[in-house]
Amino acid sequence: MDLEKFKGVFPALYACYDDDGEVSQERTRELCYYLYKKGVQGLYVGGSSGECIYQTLEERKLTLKVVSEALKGKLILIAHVGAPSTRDSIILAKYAESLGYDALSSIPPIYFKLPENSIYRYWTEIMDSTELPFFIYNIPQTTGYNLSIDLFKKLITNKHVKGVKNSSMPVLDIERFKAAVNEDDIIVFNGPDEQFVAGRLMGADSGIGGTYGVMPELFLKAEEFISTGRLKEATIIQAAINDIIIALCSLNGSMYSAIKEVLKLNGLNIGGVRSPMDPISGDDLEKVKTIKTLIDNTIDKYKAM
Ligand SMILES: CC(=O)N[C@@H]([C@@H](O)[C@H](O)[C@H](O)CO)[C@@H](O)CC(=O)C(=O)O
Repeated sequence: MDLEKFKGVFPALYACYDDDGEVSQERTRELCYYLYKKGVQGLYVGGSSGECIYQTLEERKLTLKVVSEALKGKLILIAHVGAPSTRDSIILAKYAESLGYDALSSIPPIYFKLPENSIYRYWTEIMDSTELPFFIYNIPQTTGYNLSIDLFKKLITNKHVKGVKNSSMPVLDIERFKAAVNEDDIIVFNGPDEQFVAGRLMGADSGIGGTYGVMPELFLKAEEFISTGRLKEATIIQAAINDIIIALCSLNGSMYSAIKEVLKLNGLNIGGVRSPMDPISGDDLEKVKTIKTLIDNTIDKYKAM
């Protein structure tokens, strides 16, 4: 299978709501076109940034449908289908396949701390339910399970597994997943945006990230610096990106509330976040303006480089 199409910058799509907090088809489409015009390679739909954990099956299906109608054939689309039960994950996987998604991905089982044999069976049953390639989503800080090399080696023998979306913090994990197989046979996506450059240098082929959507220009530029060997510039732009991420995470509310407020200031209203995540309020709304200015100035600074 040609894995080239999975290389590049893949924003994790944000959940888009109307003013009543319901999933908005119109706003989802607007966000899709906004990111498409920025020149990203693809989208990761319905993951953490898609607030999958706060949405019903029907809402998640609706988002999958709207995104594929807007961008199928234009961008590479990866559907995150992980859900609390294997049954629901398979429903989403089959639905994504019917919509023409390019690949699937899933977190491990959540809530109960299950043994690796159950985690193996969960992922295997999802990936065997369709003909699509599958990327394991390793995000121990939210799921409590860190993909072991042993389980990875077992999973990779399944023809559907084409790599890992790795959001664990040690970049060493990226190198270890690559070293466990023939490195050209899999794609590893870097997950922590604060380490995009480090992840790429340790062997990640691509990136999927929750902050790409609010500053795609900067991640595309970082990718350009890496792929053209301009490593000094790559580390400098990573530091500038990190200043922005730290600012986005410093407000009372969630990082996603802050991102959505910045996008609003950019003229793109995709609504708020779902409770229990808090909206941005009070003095923090002023701080969002400062963050927007920081993002704009950083984009301007690196545009011409
Ligand atoms: C723990 C976490 O949420 N990690 C994010 C990062 O992109 C993260 O938002 C970023 O590094 C800022 O901390 C992604 O890996 C999540 C992601 O891609 C998704 O939305 O599925």
